[in-house]
Amino acid sequence: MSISRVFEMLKSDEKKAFVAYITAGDPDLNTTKELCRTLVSSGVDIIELGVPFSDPLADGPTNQKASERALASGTDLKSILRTVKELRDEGFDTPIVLFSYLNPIFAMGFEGFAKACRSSGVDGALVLDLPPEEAEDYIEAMRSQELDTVFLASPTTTRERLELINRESRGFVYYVSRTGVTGVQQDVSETLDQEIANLKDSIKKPVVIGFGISTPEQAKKVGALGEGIVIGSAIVKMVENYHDQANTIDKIADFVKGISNVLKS
Ligand SMILES: O=P(O)(O)OC[C@@H](O)[C@@H](O)c1c[nH]c2ccccc12
Repeated sequence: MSISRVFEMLKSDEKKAFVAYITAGDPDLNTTKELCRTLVSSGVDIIELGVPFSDPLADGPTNQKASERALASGTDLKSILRTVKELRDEGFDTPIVLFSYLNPIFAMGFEGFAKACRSSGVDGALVLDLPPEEAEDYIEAMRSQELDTVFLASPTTTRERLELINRESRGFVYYVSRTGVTGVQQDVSETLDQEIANLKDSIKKPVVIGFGISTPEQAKKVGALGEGIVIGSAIVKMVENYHDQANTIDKIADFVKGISNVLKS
């Protein structure tokens, strides 16, 4: 199913999207497949699959450690694309967006990357350190394979940039609700309502909001403001225990169901 179809369906049911982030290959790619199935059967609508990178500047400690574990198991962009293909071959239909720093994609070449995404069943990508101003060649390659290009907006994004982000984004726009790095936080920003109201003057595509969400209460509050929410670190933190705890998968399933309930009620 396409990303835009997911948002259409949720909109007509007055429900919000649950986007979940995990790092591909953490702790190995077989587990990534198992996690993808668990996330979806527990209520996740879109999967963000992180491409591990040695120098993940925008990521907090939890996601950084996940990247290290994934790299230690030999994960790279090619093996991630193969894994997505395997999921597709078994009938896994949920949209998958690759989250990557520019380096591994640039190394493959934009055209090669876009073609490989298309043939493996990836729906789109967010290149974390490629702002839309510098993304012309990337965007062209992605468009030619009918892949979605997701871009980030943040509290400090100017109006002019928001217009560009709105124009060049496909699928959705990702609003990071605070500056800094990824990671769980205590409270939702008090100014978030107003920020999203301003954002919506420029952004006419679905907006998903992430950074710091880890409880159903936060998910409900933030979910009400946009078209969906993203949870990363809170899930990745549970994946940390994968090898040491027999019931990690069940714990993740319970957590995800608890969040999904408030977005779908
Ligand atoms: O971890 P959090 O605070 O729940 O936020 C989601 C985040 O992890 C995920 O979307 C993400 C992973 N790496 C990123 C880098 C930049 C922006 C976002 C991300």
